[in-house]
Amino acid sequence: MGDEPVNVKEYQEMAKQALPKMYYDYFAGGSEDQHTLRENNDAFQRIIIQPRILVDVSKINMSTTILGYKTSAPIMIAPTAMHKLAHPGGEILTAKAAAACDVIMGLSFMSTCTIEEVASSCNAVRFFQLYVYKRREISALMVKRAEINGFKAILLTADTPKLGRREADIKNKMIAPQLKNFEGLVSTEVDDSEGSNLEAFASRSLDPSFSWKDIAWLKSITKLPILIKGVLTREDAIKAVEIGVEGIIVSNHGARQLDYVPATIAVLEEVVGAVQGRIPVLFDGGIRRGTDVFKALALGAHAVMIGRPIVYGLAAKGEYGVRRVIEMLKDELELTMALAGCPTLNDITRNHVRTQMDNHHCRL
Ligand SMILES: Cc1cc2nc3c(=O)[nH]c(=O)nc-3n(C[C@H](O)[C@H](O)[C@H](O)COP(=O)(O)O)c2cc1C
Ligand SMILES: CCCCC(=O)C(=O)O
Repeated sequence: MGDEPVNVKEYQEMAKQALPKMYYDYFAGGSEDQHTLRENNDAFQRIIIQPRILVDVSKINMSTTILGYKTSAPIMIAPTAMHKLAHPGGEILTAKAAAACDVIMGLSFMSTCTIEEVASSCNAVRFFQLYVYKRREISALMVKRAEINGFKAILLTADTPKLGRREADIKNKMIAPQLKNFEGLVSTEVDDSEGSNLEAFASRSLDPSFSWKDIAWLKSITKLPILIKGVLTREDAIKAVEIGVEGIIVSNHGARQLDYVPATIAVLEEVVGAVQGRIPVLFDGGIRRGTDVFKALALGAHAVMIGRPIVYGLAAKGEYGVRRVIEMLKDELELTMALAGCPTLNDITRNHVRTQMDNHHCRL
């Protein structure tokens, strides 16, 4: 069977073969010039690992907790929208793969399976990603439903007051399906022959006035811990700590929002430095290898989230594909830890990587 991918990148190729162009472009694409999309990957390649030798690595332990919830590895599924466009089984299959691999799943506010369907499909630990709509009562209702259905945290996406300009979707006249979660509440079907229907829907629905002061509103409607997703600067990291959320996620939305923002791995250390261990810092953007996970951990991330590769696994091979993507990343991380002389996650330190900043100070 020559078609069994040996790494995550090969799943992208399989997904491309499997999907209609409109959907593949939606999943794979970034915004405008896609500068940040390339940077999210390229910046990882500029970081070098500095291994230690002659360490007993006969046992490698990757397990940890995120907000107190056990996970087999510091790897989570990032919330990505509309999994039924990748596979008819949708987010239910993704959740089952998360449960099988014992990792935590982020469910998108824009999921195609309902909150209840995903919750009842398996016992994966799940966090719920939130967008705030102009009709705020709809967002509040979704938070309530997530809470009732056993989701453990809210991931508040803060980098999307408006949708980034994704030119492939505009050209393809990307069609967003009706989302069952919102049935009877809001139509996600927009008849806009001019361009991306998702963009048209987003500009009608998302509340661009939502700001720091409104975090108090979110806290008032839920007891769940809140993580702010989309932090890219020291300033915003400090604000997040001060406002009293339980965590932050360094993310540029997979380079789908503002183009020419830095690669997330390039700002991780700055954010971690500002937070000073007061709350956990999660990370996403461009992780395609176990070595990438290792680099993010060395630069201070508590755990990482995986976006597109999960969708590619789903598109190529359904639940099995998602499982394989997670397993491959876990296996690669385990091997990286062994070869770098780090039997536990705590053994991974800043000195295990060298960035271009470090090179700048190097005299050679
Ligand atoms: C197809 C797609 C859909 C996404 N949908 C959402 C979403 O609904 N909510 C959200 O907060 N982030 C969304 N994201 C961003 C991811 O949560 C994550 O930040 C990003 O994909 C990480 O980068 P990676 O794809 O390089 O791993 C989406 C990303 C992609 C690729
Ligand atoms: C209205 C948001 C659409 C989903 C999303 O976040 C994405 O496509 O990146």
